[in-house]
Parts: sequence; C-alpha cells; structure tokens
Amino acid sequence: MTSASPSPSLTQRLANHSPTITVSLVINFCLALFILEMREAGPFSAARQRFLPLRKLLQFKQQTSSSKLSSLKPPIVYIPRDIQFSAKGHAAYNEALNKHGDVVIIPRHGRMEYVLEHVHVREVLTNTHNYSFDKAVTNMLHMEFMLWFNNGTFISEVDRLVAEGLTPRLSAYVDEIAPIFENGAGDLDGNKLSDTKTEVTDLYHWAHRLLARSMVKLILGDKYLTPANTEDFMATAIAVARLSGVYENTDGWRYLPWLWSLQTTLSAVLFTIVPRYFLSVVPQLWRDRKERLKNIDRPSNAFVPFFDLLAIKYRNSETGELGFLNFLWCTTVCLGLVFASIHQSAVVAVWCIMTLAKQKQQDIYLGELRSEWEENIQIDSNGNQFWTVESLKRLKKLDSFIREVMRSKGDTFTSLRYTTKDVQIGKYLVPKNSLVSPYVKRVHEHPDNYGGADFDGFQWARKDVPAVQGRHDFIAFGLGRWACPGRHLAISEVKLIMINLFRNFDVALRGDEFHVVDPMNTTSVAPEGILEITRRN
Ligand code: HEM
Repeated sequence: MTSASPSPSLTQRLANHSPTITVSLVINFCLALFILEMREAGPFSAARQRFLPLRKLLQFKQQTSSSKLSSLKPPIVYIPRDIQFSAKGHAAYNEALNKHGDVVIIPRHGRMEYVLEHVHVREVLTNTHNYSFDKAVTNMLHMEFMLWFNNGTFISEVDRLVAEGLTPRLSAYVDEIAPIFENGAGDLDGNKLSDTKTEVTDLYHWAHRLLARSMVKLILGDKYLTPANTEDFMATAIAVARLSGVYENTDGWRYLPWLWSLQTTLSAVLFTIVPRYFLSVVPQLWRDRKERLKNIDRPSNAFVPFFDLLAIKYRNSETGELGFLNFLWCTTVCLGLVFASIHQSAVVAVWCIMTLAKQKQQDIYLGELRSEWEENIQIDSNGNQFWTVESLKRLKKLDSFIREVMRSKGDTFTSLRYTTKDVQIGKYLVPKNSLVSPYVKRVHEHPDNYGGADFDGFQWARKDVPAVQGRHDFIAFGLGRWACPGRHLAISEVKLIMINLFRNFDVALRGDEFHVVDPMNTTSVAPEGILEITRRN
C-alpha cells in the first residue's frame, strides 16, 4: 500500500511555479492598470496622452452603447497637456464647445471635468436642487473630509458667517480697514518722500499683505493685528490655495496629479496650517475666549470681528461659555474665511493695477479716474481725507474698470458644481457626482453676450451695472444662492488698493508689459510685471 503523498501547500506551489506565476501576475497587473488608465481612472495620467487612438476606440464604444439611451453622454475631448496648460488651451476649449455644444468632458488634473456652454450658466449655477456647491468646493480643495463634521455644514457655515455678518456691518468693516490700505501705500517705497523711482517687483506680495492685515483685523480684531499674525494668515491663505490646486498648472507636479495632491495636502496641513494657524493663531483666541463673548451687546451694525460673531452663536446658552469643541469649530470656520477672503482679492487687485499701469490704459482712463477720486474723497473737520463705503460706492468709473478687468482677464473656471443626480444638460445626460463648471472666458466673451474681449473700461458705468452684480454673462463672483457673499467687501478693498497706489504714485510698467503667468488660471494666479513708481507731490 502506498500512502498518498500530501498535496503541496499553496506556498510550495507558488514556490515551484514562482517564475510563471510572477510573470502572469505582473502581466495581469499591468493589463488592469492599462485598462484603468485608458478609462482615465488610474494614476498615470501623463501616459494617457500617448494612447490617443486606443482611447478614441474606447470612447467610440462608450458612445455607441449610450446612443441606445434617449440621452447621449457628453463626449470626452482630450486636449494634449502642452496645449491645455498654455494660452492655446483657450482656443482648444472653445473649439471643443463649438464642435459638440452644451457639455464636453475635458480630462484635467487627473479628473473628468464637465465643461459647460454659456447658455447653461443660469440653470447650473442657480439650481441648488440638482447641483451641489459644497461637494464641488470640498472636492476641488481635496478636503471632502470637512463634510464629515457638523452634518456637512462647513461650507454653508463659512458662507452664512460672511453673508449674515457682513451685510449689516459693511460700513463699519470698511471704516476699520480703510486706514490699513492708506498706510500700506508707504510700504511700497519705504515711506521715502523722494522723487526717485522705486521698483516694485512683487506686487502680489504687497497686495496680499495688505489684504491679510485687513482680514486679521476683521476676523480676529484690532488687538491681534501684529506682523506675526499677518505673516501666519498669509502663509495659511497660500497653503489653502495650494490645496485647491491653484498652482497645479504651473507646478512640476502636474504630470502626476494624484501624487501632487497627496504631497500638497500633507505639506500644507502639516507644515503650514497646523503650525501657523492652529498652533500659533488659535491659542491666542483660546486664551481670550471669555473676552470675545463681550461683544454680544454691540449694535447689529457695529464692528464685531467675525470670530466673535461665531463664538457668540456657539456659546452654551445656559452657562454662556464657549466649549472646547465649539471653539475648535469656530476657528476652523474662520480658517475657511482666511482662504476665501485673501488670495482671490489679492489676485484681482494685481490684475487691475497691471492693466491700468499700461500706458495706453493710463492715457484713456487714469485722468478721469483721478478726477472721480478727488470729487468723492471725504474730508473731516481736521482736514484729513478718508474713504467710507458710501464714498467708495460713488466711484462708478473705478467700479466699472474693475468689473471690466474681471470680465476680460480670461478665467477658465470660477464656479464649480457637483451633480446630485443624473441631469439633462442640453442634449446630453450628465451622470450624478460629476464636477461641472461653465467655461468662464466663453461666457464673458461669447458673441451672444458681448462679442469679444475688447476692453471697454467704463462701459459698466454707462450701463449702470455695478461690479458686484452677477448675471448670466458675468460670473466672476459666481451666481445664485452661492454667489460670493464677500463681493461687496472685496470690491471696496480693491478700490482702496488702487486709489492709494495711483493717487500717491505715478506708475509705469517696465517695458510697458506684464506677464500672464498661467493663462489657464487667471482666477488664482496673478500676472507679473515690474512697476516703476514715483511718489506724486
Ligand atoms: C475679488 C475677490 C473675490 C472673488 C473674485 C471671489 C469669487 C468667489 C466665487 C466665484 C465664489 C463661488 C461662487 C459660486 O460658485 O457661485 C466665491 C465664494 C465665496 N466667497 Fe468670494 N470672492 C472674492 C472675495 C471674497 C471675500 C473678500 C470674501 C470674504 C470676506 C469671500 C467669501 C466667500 C465665501 C464665504 C464664499 C462661499 C463659500 C466658500 O467658498 O468658502 N470672497 N467667491
């Protein structure tokens, strides 16, 4: 009787056949990765561009199967990376929409972006039932986890804080920050009262610092307006801007978006947001938390820092104290505000200054603007000049100039939405959980709306349309329920920056040119140029 030899264990079998199994595993893995890549789901997006014919075949299959449905899926349009991240990208986006209409899917930054034709702006941006703003913003910021807390109210809490806090207090808020911009002009030439030229090489930094100072005051209060807190706000605003991917077009990381976002998220959170906000700014607030609740009895139109408004709202109604978790929530909401309020305004201010610094624009507009400023500036009983929200509102020509810069600077995307269900957009069916956004440059220039980007700085003054007013043909501040709640403050700030620069200095642009650093992201990346400024008498 022969005893049956024990069957080899799995590990033995693997050991015996290891070369064959290994090779087959590797082949299978590569095949799976390859298929994922072809379907735009894998990490190596750079490689995708090299397999156009195969991708087209897959896309064809996708379209023929969906043609059985009553609605078509939007076509995927692949724009080669070098075109997509250059000024030629705009022509490619326009061509795609001219060819297909309504919606095209343009893969970018490792995700599928549903790009909308201008005719769908109103429906998509204002229909809060079919489209979610919160999900789109947190997705774009790579911060979906923020929706895990407090029933996913993070974005609406930031939005409400600004909308409800700012509206009745706008006048008081502008009174608080106007001196910051008046004094800030001195930073440009180190307060040298000379007639020699000063070179300003980093205008963004200057505008960013002024806006950071003003937001330290508005969010935390005067007591906290120190150089250290300003620096911390600036660093935090930049870190969150990086989280949102604002520099991904210009970063080397754009070739590996998934690795980029991991690296950026970790470094922004660990090296900046935690040490410079949570470990530096937040402990000061914790120490003073009782003092912060004293503003509870202030009149509804008086200045109360944003943090105090939140602290009052979240204090325990019985003990009147602010508990630790609620305190943390208030500071986190304020962090959202730091990002929303500083970076974008600085970028818009730089665009406006660079545009007006060009000799041609100065010849056309500056004389009239300066006359408007002299006519409207207020003077107190001691002869001191100052600006209020009312006098700033009267500057219709400056307001128009700013709106026109915002219209014509060539934004790709300003407002994002996430579909909450399958939705019909024109002839296409867009699936649930898709990131959709109008292609803004087209909205702002389309013949149906304007017929081009030709710059007409005072057209909005003639038409009596203020810069803060969103419309289907102007979405620099978004539209509908989620339109930027800080836009009145933002426009006042940009006005103050421009007035204090061009009233105090003669400004020239070296070579009469500025450089558009990222033509496909003019929303979040400021242009660069060297200003030569001479103090005016
Ligand atoms: C020129 C500067 C600014 C521009 C161009 C701008 C633009 C925008 C846009 C396009 C949106 C999205 C709207 C939508 O999708 O419909 C938005 C949202 C928002 N903005 Fe502004 N904004 C600016 C300044 C400010 C300021 C100064 C504040 C605060 C004081 C602010 C607070 C917010 C908030 C709270 C939201 C919504 C929620 C969020 O994104 O966290 N913005 N802004």
